[in-house]
Amino acid sequence: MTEHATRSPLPAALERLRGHLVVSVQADDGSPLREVAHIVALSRAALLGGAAGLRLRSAEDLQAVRAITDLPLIGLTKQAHPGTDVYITATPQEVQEVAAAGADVVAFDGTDLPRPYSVAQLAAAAHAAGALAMADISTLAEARAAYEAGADIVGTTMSGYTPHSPQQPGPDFALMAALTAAGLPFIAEGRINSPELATLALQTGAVCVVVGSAITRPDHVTRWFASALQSGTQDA
Ligand SMILES: CC(=O)N[C@H](C=O)[C@@H](O)[C@H](O)[C@H](O)COP(=O)(O)O
Repeated sequence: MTEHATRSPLPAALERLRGHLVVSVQADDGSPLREVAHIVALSRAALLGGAAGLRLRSAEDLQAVRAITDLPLIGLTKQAHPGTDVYITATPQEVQEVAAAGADVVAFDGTDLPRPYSVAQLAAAAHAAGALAMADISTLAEARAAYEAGADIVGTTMSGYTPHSPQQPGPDFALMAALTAAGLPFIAEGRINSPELATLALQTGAVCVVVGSAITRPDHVTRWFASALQSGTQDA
């Protein structure tokens, strides 16, 4: 157990999420839902359904959704930067923009990928802007390093999306178990595509569970069904 594991209780905005569902409301570039009005409508639907918080991907979206709820918002940017594969809130300026737009928690890349700014710099930028710092990691070692660097919480978000993490169709339950064993508070996130998987993720010891695609990306969900029928036809 590290000294960070004893940081308790969690900051208030994270305590409010304990045991609950956070819905990630993000539309990818090119999606017919990539307009602020659609993001607000999807957010309203998630809140009606019982989401305890939301995860949103731009200052514009955050500002619009902040106007309709006081629940905790996790904010990020998604932007390509030359010379790095890091795309989730890669710079202190982006951290600042996300916090200023109303995020209680700023999520940023917390992986070992070559990066323009360190995790420590991004966490410090979040704190300077009055927000909490969430490091999106892909391994236990990255989680430990992110806590050392000042993150308030880590998320399993990036497991499966770095070359050095396991590539698998489902959630990374092994990573979740390892984080719990190490005493590191974490948010379970990534490919949690059913209520059963969400329940299992919480049971590993997660503070809360983030679900995105299965709730807010109907194009992805449609593809899951269409592909299943297609393979069924081929198998027949
Ligand atoms: C890897 C990456 O860029 N993840 C992004 C992080 O914000 C989102 O595209 C995901 O939708 C989110 O993590 C929730 O995951 P899922 O959609 O699988 O429930």
